[in-house]
Amino acid sequence: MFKVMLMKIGIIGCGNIAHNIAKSFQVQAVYDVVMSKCEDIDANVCNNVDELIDECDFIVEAASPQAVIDYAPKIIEKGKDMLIMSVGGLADVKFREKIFTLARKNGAHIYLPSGAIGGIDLIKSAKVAGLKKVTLRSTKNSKTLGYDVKERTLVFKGKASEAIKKFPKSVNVSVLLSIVAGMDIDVEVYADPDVKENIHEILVEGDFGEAEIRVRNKPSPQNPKTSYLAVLSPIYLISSLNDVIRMGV
Ligand SMILES: NC(=O)C1=CN([C@@H]2O[C@H](COP(=O)(O)OP(=O)(O)OC[C@H]3O[C@@H](n4cnc5c(N)ncnc54)[C@H](O)[C@@H]3O)[C@@H](O)[C@H]2O)C=CC1
Ligand SMILES: O=C([O-])CC(=O)C(=O)O
Repeated sequence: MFKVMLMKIGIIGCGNIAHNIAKSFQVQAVYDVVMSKCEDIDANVCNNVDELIDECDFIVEAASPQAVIDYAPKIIEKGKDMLIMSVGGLADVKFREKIFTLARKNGAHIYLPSGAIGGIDLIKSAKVAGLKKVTLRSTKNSKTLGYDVKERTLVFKGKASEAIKKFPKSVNVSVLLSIVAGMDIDVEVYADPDVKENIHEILVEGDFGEAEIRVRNKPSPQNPKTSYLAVLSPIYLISSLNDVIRMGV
């Protein structure tokens, strides 16, 4: 357990990520559409999101892209800080701009963790000189993705804004990359019956040169769709909120 922070943390969605965050931090309140999912977390169980917003000042979304669409406006309108795991909920540019504008107006902070990937720092620096192309190539076990295939198969090729509609629980990282890069990035999704890991390859081209970042993630034991790194990322982010020293960009 990290040292108790002064802020009151609330979590929306009491699955894999939430349970791991609750092992690391004192949590004030939780909410899940399936109330029984909250039972073994030591926190007040709310009947709805409004109760949770009133009780907490730092709200973690660990539910689904739709939950971001449904709840983010009222969280940000109340000036509460929000950590968003389901970044795919921000795929629509108009909605995203609305949320970011609300945050600026109401003094709320929005945190989008690196989740299951690396290289966000590199893309931010590279963007200063100009980016030409960013591609995400994701490979997951075919059963995890819902496919019955005999060999590695390309099941999606297109833009991130379309990929997230097809795989709302599997390519949130593509929308994060799009937001950071400032372009609707190219995405390829492969279903592979022989692979156990969630593999993300990020290819970046720009005036800085070229980068290839390959992350071979272990799935989280409680939810193979979600990489273990995506569980660790928000835990690190929350633990570093009050840091005085910044490392990386
Ligand atoms: N940014 C990233 O790198 C990653 C993001 N994610 C996102 O994080 C989410 C959570 O991941 P896990 O904890 O592994 O999933 P999980 O499936 O273990 O838990 C999700 C929980 O949210 C609840 N839920 C769903 N919709 C809800 C709603 N509208 N309101 C309240 N509760 C709701 C479900 O009942 C479930 O208990 C994923 O669905 C995905 O959207 C997941 C992996 C990586
Ligand atoms: O955990 C992962 O490998 C990535 C993921 O599910 C997502 O971005 O939605």
